[in-house]
Amino acid sequence: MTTVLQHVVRRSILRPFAKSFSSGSPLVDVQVNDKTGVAIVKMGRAPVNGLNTELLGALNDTFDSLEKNKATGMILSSSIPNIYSAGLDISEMYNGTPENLTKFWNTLQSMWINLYSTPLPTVALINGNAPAGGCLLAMSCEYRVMVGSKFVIGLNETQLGLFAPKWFQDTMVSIIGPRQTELALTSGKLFSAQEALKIGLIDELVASEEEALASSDKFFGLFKRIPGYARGQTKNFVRAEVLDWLLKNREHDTKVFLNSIQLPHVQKGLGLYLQSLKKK
Ligand SMILES: CCCCC/C=C\CCC/C=C/CC(=O)SCCNC(=O)CCNC(=O)[C@H](O)C(C)(C)COP(=O)(O)OP(=O)(O)OC[C@H]1O[C@@H](n2cnc3c(N)ncnc32)[C@H](O)[C@@H]1OP(=O)(O)O
Repeated sequence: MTTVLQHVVRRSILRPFAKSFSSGSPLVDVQVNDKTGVAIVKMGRAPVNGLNTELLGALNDTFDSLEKNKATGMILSSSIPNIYSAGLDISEMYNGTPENLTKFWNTLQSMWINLYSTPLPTVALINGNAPAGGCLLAMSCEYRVMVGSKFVIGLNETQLGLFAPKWFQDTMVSIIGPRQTELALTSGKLFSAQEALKIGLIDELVASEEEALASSDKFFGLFKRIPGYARGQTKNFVRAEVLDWLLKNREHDTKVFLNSIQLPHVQKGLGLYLQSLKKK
């Protein structure tokens, strides 16, 4: 039997995400809670939320609009069952022209800078697998809640013959420390939900999206009495070192990406990996 309290809690979690807010893209759905001002942003690029230039651009525009429209917080999630994001769309990196590769990388950099530095409180509601770029999205939020214990998360780039760029690595270091990051990245480890919880890569593991929304509410509740400016500046200072590296080294980072990704053996490896995914 449902108690009155359970009913009230359930209603308060489910009902308020009613007001839709156009992201301007069919790939990103945004619902704003008209009572709290918290936005739930859901990626919806079938089949696996591969982060291509279009999705990255749409996310970037969404983050900008939410800030401009004074949202009070953001939950970043997915509308695709069992997938948070499969990471960077490998077909964008395979056989791309230098112009397209540059545009792709610059859009990724801008999206990350915006997400990582937003003054909004951010929660990753990880309702599916989150390898590589998917893990980066989640790590760039302030709080991570995974729904269900069957998913994996991590930076597996070395398994593809790639390496995670310095700012991906630094983002992970800031969460689980250099020792665990080195172990994880050199082996391309994808953590199970339990392992991720144990190591602190996720903050909570819950059984349902309802519970994840309740956890998010609780997280946002921490800032109810904290002036936004003080909160935002504090977040800035904590994140400054990781962020400043990319801000100061964007061109260099783009050159490293372009030079490395176009190497014949790297392209060959990407082609084989894509084929292996398609054969499954
Ligand atoms: C010398 C070194 C040079 C280094 C250069 C410097 C920097 C380079 C930047 C490096 C950074 C990379 C970060 C990344 O994000 S790379 C992407 C890594 N991602 C993965 O490894 C995930 C791969 N995907 C999966 O593991 C699974 O798809 C899944 C996410 C667990 C979902 O599984 P499932 O539901 O079973 O779906 P399928 O596997 O059947 O996939 C459906 C469909 O989607 C295609 N696909 C999957 N992932 C990707 C992807 N990342 N990009 C593009 N396409 C993808 C898959 O091929 C299927 O396609 P078809 O429907 O056509 O068969």
